[in-house]
Amino acid sequence: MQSFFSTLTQVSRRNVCRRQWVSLSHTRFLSDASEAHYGATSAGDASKRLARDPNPTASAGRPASPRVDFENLGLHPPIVASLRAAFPDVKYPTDVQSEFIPAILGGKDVLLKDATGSGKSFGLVLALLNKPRLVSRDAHKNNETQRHITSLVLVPHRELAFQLLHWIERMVNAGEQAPPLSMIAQVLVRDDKMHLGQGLETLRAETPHVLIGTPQAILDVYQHEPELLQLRSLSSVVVDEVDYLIETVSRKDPNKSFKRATEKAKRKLLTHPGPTRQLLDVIYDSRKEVNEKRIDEPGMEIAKRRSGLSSANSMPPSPQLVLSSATLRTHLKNFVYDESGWLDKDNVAKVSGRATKAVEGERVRGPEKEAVNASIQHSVLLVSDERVRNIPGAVTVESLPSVPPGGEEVTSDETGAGESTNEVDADLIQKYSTTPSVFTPCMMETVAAAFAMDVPSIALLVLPSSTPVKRAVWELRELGVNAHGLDLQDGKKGRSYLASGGGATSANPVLLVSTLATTRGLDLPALSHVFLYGMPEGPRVNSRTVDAYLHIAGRVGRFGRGGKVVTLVEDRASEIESESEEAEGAGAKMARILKTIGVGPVQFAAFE
Ligand SMILES: Nc1ncnc2c1ncn2[C@@H]1O[C@H](COP(=O)(O)OP(=O)(O)OP(=O)(O)O)[C@@H](O)[C@H]1O
Repeated sequence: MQSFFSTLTQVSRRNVCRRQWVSLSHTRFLSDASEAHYGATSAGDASKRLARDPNPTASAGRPASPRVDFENLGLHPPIVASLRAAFPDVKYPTDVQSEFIPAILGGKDVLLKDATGSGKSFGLVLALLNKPRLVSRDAHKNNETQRHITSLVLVPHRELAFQLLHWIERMVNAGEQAPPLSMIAQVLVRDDKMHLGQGLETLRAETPHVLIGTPQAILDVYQHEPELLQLRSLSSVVVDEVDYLIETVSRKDPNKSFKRATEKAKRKLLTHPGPTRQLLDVIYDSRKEVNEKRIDEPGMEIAKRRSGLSSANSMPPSPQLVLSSATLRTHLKNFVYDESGWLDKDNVAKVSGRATKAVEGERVRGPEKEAVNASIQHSVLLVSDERVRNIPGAVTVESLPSVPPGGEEVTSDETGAGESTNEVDADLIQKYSTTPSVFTPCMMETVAAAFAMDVPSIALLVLPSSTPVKRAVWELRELGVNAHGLDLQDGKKGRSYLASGGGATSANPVLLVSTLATTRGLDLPALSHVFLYGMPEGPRVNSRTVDAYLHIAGRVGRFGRGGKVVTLVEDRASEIESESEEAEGAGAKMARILKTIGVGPVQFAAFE
C-alpha cells in the first residue's frame, strides 16, 4: 500500500515543480494541485454526481449507501487506503460527510451542522488531510522549498485537540514508512500551568500540514511569534464546536428587557471579543474590508461579481472558512453572515445532511429535535440525604442492554484501570481531607451507586465547568469507584479510550471524570453512560442550557449504539410544582429541557 506520507510528499513535489515561485512574499496557493491529482474524481464532479444520485437510505450518523464511497467524494485513494486500514469500521461516508467533503475539497466556505456523532469532526479531518500541501520557494535562499501550514483547526479544549491528533496518528501509522507525526499534524494547547511547552518547541522545529489548537494557545503564538503560524497563507481554517467558541447575543431573552440587554451584550462582545473572534478578524481582515465595501455596492456591480466578471469588490485570496457544530443557532448564523465580514458569501455551502434526509422523506424539525438521537435513554435523578428518586413522569421502558450481544471482555490494561498515572498526589490528599468539598456527599454517593449498578465498562461523569476534577476523582475513589480524570494526551491510555468499542465488559469498570468545558465533541466509542452532575450551564433554562445538554447527551448513542444519560440534581421537595422560574427546582427545569428536545424521561431502574 502506498503510504500516507508518500501521498503528501508527492503532492508537494509535484506542486513545487509545476509552479514558478518568485519569493516568499509571493507565496501562492497550490490551487491547481487537486485538479491535477484527482482528475475525474475531483470535488466538482463528485458534487454533481451526488446531486444526481444522493444517498437514499441513511440517516444522520449511519453510513451512507454503498453507491457513494470515499473516493467518489474526491478523496485521494492512498488516504482512503490509510483510512480503511486504520478504521476498518468506517466503510462509507455518512450523509453529511457526503455533502461537506466535496464542498471543502472544492474550496468553499462551509457552515456545517448535523447531529452529534454524525461524523462531522472525523470527516473534517479526512478532508483536511487530503488537501494539497502548501509549499513555496524562497528565491533568496537558492529556491529552497519551504513548507507551510495548510490548515488550522480551532477546537474548544485540549482533549478534543488530542482526539483529532490520535485519529490522524492512526491513519499515518497505518501506511508503510510512517512519517514523523509532527510533519503531518501537531497540537498547540496550553498545559495545566497555562504554558505552551512542548507544543511550541515542536512547532518551531517542524511545520505541520494540519495544526490543531485551542484559540487562546494559537492567539498566544500569534502575538509572540506570528511567523510560526503564517496565518494569511493558510488554505483552510476550521472552527469545530463553533457555537461554543464564538459567543453571540441571542435576540430573545425573555428574562431581560430585550433591546437594551441585547445592545449591552453586543457592546461587551465588541470590547472583549474572545480569542476565536480575534484570530478570525486577523485572518480575514481583507475579506472584512471587501464585505464592508459591498454593503453599498450597486446592483450592476453585484451582478458582475456573481457572474464571475472582475469587479471593484472582488474577494481577495484568503483561506476557506469552515464552521461546524451540532447546534448552530440562528443568532450565530446571522452574526457570521451579516456582521462578521469573515465569509466569502458568493462561495458558501450550508450543509446539514438534510439534502439526503429530505430525499429520504425524513421530517425536518426544529433545531433542538434535529440534534436528538433516538437510541439514548434520558433519566433525571432527584437526590437528597434521605432518598434518591426518579423525576416525576419518568416511564419504565425495556432497558437498553448495557452490554450488546457479542460484547467482548476488556482487560484493566485496556481501560487504563491498573495504571499509576493520574494519581492524586499526597499534598492534595492532605488538602482534600482537611477542607470542605464543593461536591454534595449524597450526589457523589449516588454517582458511585449508579455507576456500580449499571456500568459494564466505561462511563463519563461531567461536572460543572469550574469544579475541581482531581478532587472529584479522589472523593469517588474514596467511595470505591475506579475514577480517572479524562486525559487524552496521556499516550497509551488516552488512545485506549478512543479505540472503537461498545459492547465491552470489564472486571473493573472505569469512570472518567471531566467538566462541561472539556466534554464538547469528544468521541469515546466504548462509553455506555454519561452522568451529569447538576443542570448543564444552570440555573436558567435557555438555548445555551439546552444546547449544552444536547452536546453532553451526544457523547453516547453514537453510530447507532445505545446509551444512557443520567442527570443528577439536588431534590428540593417544594420546587417541582412551582410556577415561577426563580422558585422552580432543578428537576422541573430538567424536565423542561427534555421536553424542549422532544424526549421523555425514562426511569433509571436502580432507584425508585
Ligand atoms: N463514515 C463513517 N462510518 C462509520 N463511522 C464513522 C464514520 N465517520 C465517523 N465515524 C465514527 O463516528 C464517530 C463520531 O464521529 P465525530 O466525532 O466526527 O462526530 P461529530 O458529528 O463530530 O460529533 P459531535 O457533534 O458530537 O462532535 C467516531 O468514532 C468516528 O470514528
